[in-house]
Amino acid sequence: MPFLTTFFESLKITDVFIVLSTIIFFYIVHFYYNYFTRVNPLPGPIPLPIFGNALNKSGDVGQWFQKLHKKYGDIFEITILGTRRIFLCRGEYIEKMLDPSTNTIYFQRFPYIKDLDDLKVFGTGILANLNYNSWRYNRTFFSQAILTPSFTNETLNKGHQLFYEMENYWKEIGPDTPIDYSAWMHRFTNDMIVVLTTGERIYSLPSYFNTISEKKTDIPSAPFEDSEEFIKSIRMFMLGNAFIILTPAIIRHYLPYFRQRQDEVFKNRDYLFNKLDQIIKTRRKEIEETPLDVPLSHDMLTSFITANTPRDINKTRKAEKEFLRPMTDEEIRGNMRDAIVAGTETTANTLSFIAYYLGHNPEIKEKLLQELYRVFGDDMTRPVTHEDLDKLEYTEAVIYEISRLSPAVIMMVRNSSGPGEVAGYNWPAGTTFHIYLEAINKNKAHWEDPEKADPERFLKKDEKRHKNAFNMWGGGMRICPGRKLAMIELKLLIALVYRKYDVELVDMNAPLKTRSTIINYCQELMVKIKPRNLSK
Ligand code: HEM
Repeated sequence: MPFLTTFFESLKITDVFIVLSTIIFFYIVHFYYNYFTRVNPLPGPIPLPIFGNALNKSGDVGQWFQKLHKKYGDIFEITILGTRRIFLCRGEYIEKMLDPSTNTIYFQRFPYIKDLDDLKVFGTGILANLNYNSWRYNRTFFSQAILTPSFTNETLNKGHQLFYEMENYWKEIGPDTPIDYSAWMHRFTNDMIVVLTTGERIYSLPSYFNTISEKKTDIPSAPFEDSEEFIKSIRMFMLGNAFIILTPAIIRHYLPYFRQRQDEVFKNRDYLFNKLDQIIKTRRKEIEETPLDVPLSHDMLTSFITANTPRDINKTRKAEKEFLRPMTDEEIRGNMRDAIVAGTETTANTLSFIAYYLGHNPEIKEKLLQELYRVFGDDMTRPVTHEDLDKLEYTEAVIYEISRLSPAVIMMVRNSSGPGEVAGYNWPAGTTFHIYLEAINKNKAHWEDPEKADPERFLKKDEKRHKNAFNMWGGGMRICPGRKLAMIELKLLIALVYRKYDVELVDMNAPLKTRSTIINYCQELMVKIKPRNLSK
């Protein structure tokens, strides 16, 4: 193309500058024309082209959202990654999104993002699966695996075993040495969810003990490095997803620092997937080699591998034809990944927040201890049964109340697949809504004295409040499938710890140290764990 070559050669640097400036000028005019003529304009900070409101954020995302809610009210908007996001902060606004009907237009969590598809987040597993049929298939087997009595019994068994192990480490450290309760809760829930999901033990508890104590456990060191890598990769997978959702593609692809971070996210995906694939392969072989008259274990992985095969460990069978096929390794990997990702931080942070609030609310702690005494008497060591857990009504109310004040999941996202009315406005298909749980949970329209910790709210039978004033587990088709498991884990650990120990906060004046994305992470909670004399 000699003509084009001559044309470009004849261009001066000032010409290039003028052309670029004109393009940028028109882009900005176009951007703000769209912004100021958008449907249903809502209050919110004015976005910048490309960055949207990302640069408005100062400090922690969760604190930024709280400030926005305070400033703009119960419905406001921001723009991130070119996507307009509508924040809903009242129970009335979210009713349609939590409707369990299969005709809902609020099935999807996120709009399609190519890089998340490449990360195999969409189309596999449950959490971010955009494909309804694939999600339904996976969710059916996920729920089947997690809800059987043998699985819930296994949850109690493993919970006890891991608690006794953790308790021994605490004894080694001693009652007068401060420990980071939040780090221990993360290790506990990590070991717990991995063993329940895969049937394999990772050693994050002993590995953590070895890093903070001069004494060492006598388990050989090899699995520790492996465990640490595995834990890091799960966390990185979650943070990597958030990075991709929140950073514009043009920046991720072309700015070297961001490009490198994106490459690391993909490298981590390969590590995590290889690791899970190896675990699946090994278990398939073990199952093949197990004689027919020897029972198989009741972890999720065995349930997934045997589903719809002659060795199916689940008695229930779905009648629908499309469910009557075994799961592929890729499907199993997606489900295991989601169980581990969704089941670790949520439970660990809830346990940490409970310890913080109990430390600051002695009258609530006293009532909780009285309930434990009613159920266990002076016996601080007997195993906790399902019947005991059913009796722990006040403990359950404490879990709800503290999750209301400090939820582990601060918001849920829905992307509409059709036009619909929300909060009195008609919205086009493809609108992204953020159900801002943290704001709803403390909205004065729903709660009297919302900042006050008062578990009795969840015990009063005649308490009249909006049905969506509190949603610990979300709702509708996407409601948390791990809620029963989580509740067993939470109540069990509270009972095991508090019936025997005092969890003393080291610094009563220290604020709760958190950092938020969609999840609210407890970053540190320094406590001393002291044996308690239980005589009431
Ligand atoms: C305290 C602990 C937990 C809390 C507070 C929690 C909360 C939630 C919330 C709010 C959602 C979103 C629901 C929605 O969008 O409507 C969710 C989804 C989910 N949770 Fe949990 N969860 C917890 C523990 C667990 C555990 C232990 C597991 C698994 C073993 C789990 C697995 C999942 C999965 C797979 C989803 C996605 C469901 C779907 O998209 O269909 N969660 N959880």
